[in-house]
Amino acid sequence: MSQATFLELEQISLGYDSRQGLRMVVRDFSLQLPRGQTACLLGPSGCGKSSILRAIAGFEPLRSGSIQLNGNLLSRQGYALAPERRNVGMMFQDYALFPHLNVLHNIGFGLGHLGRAERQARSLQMLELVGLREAQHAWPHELSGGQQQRIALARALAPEPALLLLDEPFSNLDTDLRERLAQEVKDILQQTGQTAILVTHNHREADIMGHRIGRMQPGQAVAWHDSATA
Ligand SMILES: Nc1ncnc2c1ncn2[C@@H]1O[C@H](COP(=O)(O)OP(=O)(O)OP(=O)(O)O)[C@@H](O)[C@H]1O
Repeated sequence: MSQATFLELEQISLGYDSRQGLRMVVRDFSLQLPRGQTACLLGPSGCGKSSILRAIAGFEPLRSGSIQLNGNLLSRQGYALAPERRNVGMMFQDYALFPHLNVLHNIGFGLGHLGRAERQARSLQMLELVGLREAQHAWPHELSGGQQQRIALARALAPEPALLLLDEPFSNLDTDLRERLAQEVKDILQQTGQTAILVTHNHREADIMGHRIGRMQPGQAVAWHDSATA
């Protein structure tokens, strides 16, 4: 039975202007993802994975095609909804926590629309979710790499984004930890019903986290298949 599509990328193409003219890096890329599922994009360096995430976040214009999320048009050629209006969260490989804010304030950073008490309650709830409640007053530099990535995840999830983009979030961690963390993050996304896209070079990570896995090769159409494990 086919489930309703929540995120739809329909034949998107992306390119960069260079001195030689427009250089296309992604051609006719499509994805349909139901709510609550994770799609993993696997492929060699330079095939355009991060460019696709940036286009979904609203930082790259589409040369053709369209992006829709929950029935709303985010982008098509000549139109792009502003990034802050997309309800899309992001998490990257460099932990990107604010060094001058403690853990609780890092998580609450994107919750400026809430009152102080609500912001604190929501931040604590997120800390609980990632299993680090005891670290609420710590500074980022006092935490391990894995802990910092858990906090980055808590921060990305706190505003309840419709879609979470994960760009190689485990690649600075050693092999053991990255697989454990991938499993943990998958459980958290499942628990919260979060829809997500993960970009990775790592097949194990994709197998652990992806409901759908897309293999990309430069110049070739993406090959999607459903994961046997997720
Ligand atoms: N701002 C930019 N201006 C010009 N070219 C760019 C820009 N960003 C990316 N590119 C080029 O687009 C291509 C795709 O880059 P992208 O970062 O999307 O690939 P990727 O698959 O995510 O690679 P990696 O796995 O190394 O992160 C590369 O050839 C890159 O050099």
